[in-house]
Amino acid sequence: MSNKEVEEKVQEQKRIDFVRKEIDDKLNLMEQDIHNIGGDVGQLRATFWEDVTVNLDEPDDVIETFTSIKQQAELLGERERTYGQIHQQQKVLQKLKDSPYFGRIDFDEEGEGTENIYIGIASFMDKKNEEFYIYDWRAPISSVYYDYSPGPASYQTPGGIIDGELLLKRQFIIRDGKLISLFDTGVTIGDELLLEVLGNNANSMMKSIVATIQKEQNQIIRNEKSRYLLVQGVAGSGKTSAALQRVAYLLYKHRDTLKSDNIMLFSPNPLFNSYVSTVLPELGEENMRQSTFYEYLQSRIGKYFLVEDSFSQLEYLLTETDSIKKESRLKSIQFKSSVEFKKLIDAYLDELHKDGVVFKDIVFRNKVFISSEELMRKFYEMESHISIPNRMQLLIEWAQKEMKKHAKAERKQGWVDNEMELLDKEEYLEAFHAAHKEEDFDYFDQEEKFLRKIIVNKHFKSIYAAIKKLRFIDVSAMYRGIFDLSCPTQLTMDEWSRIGEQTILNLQKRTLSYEDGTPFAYIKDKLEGKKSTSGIRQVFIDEAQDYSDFQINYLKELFPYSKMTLLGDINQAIYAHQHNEIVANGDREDVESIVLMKSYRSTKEIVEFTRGLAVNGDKIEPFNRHGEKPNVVSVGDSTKRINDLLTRIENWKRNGYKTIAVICKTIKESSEVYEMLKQKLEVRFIQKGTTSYEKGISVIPAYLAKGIEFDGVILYNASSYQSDLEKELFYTACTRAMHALAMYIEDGKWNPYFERIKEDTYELIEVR
Ligand SMILES: Nc1ncnc2c1ncn2[C@@H]1O[C@H](COP(=O)(O)OP(=O)(O)OP(=O)(O)O)[C@@H](O)[C@H]1O
Repeated sequence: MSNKEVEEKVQEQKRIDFVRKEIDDKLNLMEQDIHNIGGDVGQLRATFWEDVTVNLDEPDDVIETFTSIKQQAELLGERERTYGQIHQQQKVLQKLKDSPYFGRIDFDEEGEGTENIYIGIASFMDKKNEEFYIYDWRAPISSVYYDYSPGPASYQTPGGIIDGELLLKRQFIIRDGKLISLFDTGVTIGDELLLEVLGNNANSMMKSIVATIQKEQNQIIRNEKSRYLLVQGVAGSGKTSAALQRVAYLLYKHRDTLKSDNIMLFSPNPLFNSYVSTVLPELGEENMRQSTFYEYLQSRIGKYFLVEDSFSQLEYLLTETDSIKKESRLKSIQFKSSVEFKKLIDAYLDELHKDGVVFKDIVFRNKVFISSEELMRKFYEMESHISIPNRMQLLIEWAQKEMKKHAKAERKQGWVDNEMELLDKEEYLEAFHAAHKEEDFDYFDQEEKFLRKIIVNKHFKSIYAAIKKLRFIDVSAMYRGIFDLSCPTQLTMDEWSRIGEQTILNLQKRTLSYEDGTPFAYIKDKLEGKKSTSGIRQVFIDEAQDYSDFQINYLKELFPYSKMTLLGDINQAIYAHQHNEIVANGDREDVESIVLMKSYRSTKEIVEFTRGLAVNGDKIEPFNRHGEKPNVVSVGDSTKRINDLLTRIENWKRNGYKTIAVICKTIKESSEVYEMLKQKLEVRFIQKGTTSYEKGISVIPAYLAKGIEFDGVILYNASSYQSDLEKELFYTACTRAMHALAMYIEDGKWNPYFERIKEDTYELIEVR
């Protein structure tokens, strides 16, 4: 290190010490505030009822009481919110104290002179709120740090573009207030720093990339032009990372109007939720809402039908040996996932305005109280211009009134006599008090009257609830009805009738296959009225290539006022339906597309190996980080394979690898391998219900490894991937590896994709 560099380091450390001291002062002040507010909150809670006037004698008193409680609750709420905010700020300051900033730019603004801008995860100002000691990475000026190398530079502010010259771009690694290293960077954001970050071993949690965001990723993070932002990025190009940074950016930019609760991320599997869960808190933000599409679908369809999940659908296709059955299911999946099927349903729904809605009888104790015909008659008596969901609401009101009449009549029935004997003490007491309130002195009669009412009401409660939830609509019958329509042009008569038969069989068993889930939910929504997912303004869809056209269109209708960010990689499309229209051709006018070709996850050697499997693979740019060539191990039998695998894992562990995955093709294979390995090693079995990802050795089916990464990856049997459908699965599995990749093939049994992989990109090892 030169003298100048040493001097620079000393100066920077001095500034760090100074800023830390300021942070400490601020934290001390906050401590005092939090103490005071905490005291207020405690006091308000303790004396809540003393400070409100409760008087329920007269209607005016009730109103006064209500107002008094409301005021007191608002005061308490406001204090609690302030308390929460200060607490949150404290957490952010604690993080800043540990590592106040990661970057510095010296920006010479035209006509304004040079300013030294230090960039960290949040802003921090001097005591008078005049000078920024630290700029938030999301502030307009911070984009210069991500977008430019030294030279002319500009950035966008709400008031227009600011031009100037970037004189210096510096990066820091600061831990616990100590400056560990400092790099002055050139063309891209510190290849050196990036190399260091990427070379680390995988954690069980995704990391924030805030200090090393690349220019093209920054475009994704700050883009707000179009309603749909489509990111097509190769494996490991930072799609998920950029998406999470984007969430943090949007929360900052629209902090007065957008909260984490207004953002929804659709993730590929339950494991992924926990994998990404620490990124936003690391940046001082709260996590957005998260769900898999399947979970979302099931919540909309309700418990009445069991929907097959996407993984079971895939498992079926991977394991079915009867080719006729498999072919027929494939046809069904492809048709039911298409826009054509949605159009067919829309036409069918249109017809329902005039005729064809099917209802269920409203029944109690095997007696039909309101028949399906009556419901239908009432429904079609309403003006035809009223929408179907509005007519359903009117039908609820009517049906509830009718049921109230029936309830009254029911009180005289014999079954009520029997139930009276079984009433418990409280119910008797309730009836007793109610009877004694009446002016009538025939208490005994009154008591019995009330008891009967109580009993009937108790039983009818669930009927009223079911009516309110529109359980009297026979969605299943109407879904079935679609398959009575004439054969769509895309299918043969034979195919159409086979699809219909299978669907009806499932409906009878109250199950829906995955491909039926979306159309079924769509019809249900159209009949019942959309239960809008309240307040969602930004939707993120990760692994968007795995969504069918129908699903994407359904999501667009579900979130009509939201912007959407879709992140996908067509090379990892593992499901059987065709690519959705947005991902397949993002060149529509309301779609802005960004393509990421640089891969950061894997070593150069691994990218060289996998690029042959990808469309336009020759265009993938690996990051210049090196490791061993992938090992392809040809084994004679399974004992040899297990022995080699154990040695390999041992070596990797010795190398310091913290996360190692043995990836299998199916769940059955995974389970067998897990049973074998658990005798010899500490190993985890990741299944579709697994919700957390931990360090160590995991056995996992390929489709569940989507979106996550491991230091080392072993494909247990690369020979088993054979069909066209399985190529993407094979590619997905291989691209999970950060530092090392190995795979076994059964003695000379290559899979067909090796024809595309260059021989000099892997090392072939024979184990006999
Ligand atoms: N700018 C960056 N700085 C540091 N690390 C990065 C950067 N971009 C990506 N990475 C790292 O590269 C790896 C892959 O990133 P990520 O999972 O976001 O990619 P992806 O495109 O979603 O991958 P895939 O589609 O294959 O699941 C992660 O370890 C991430 O931390």
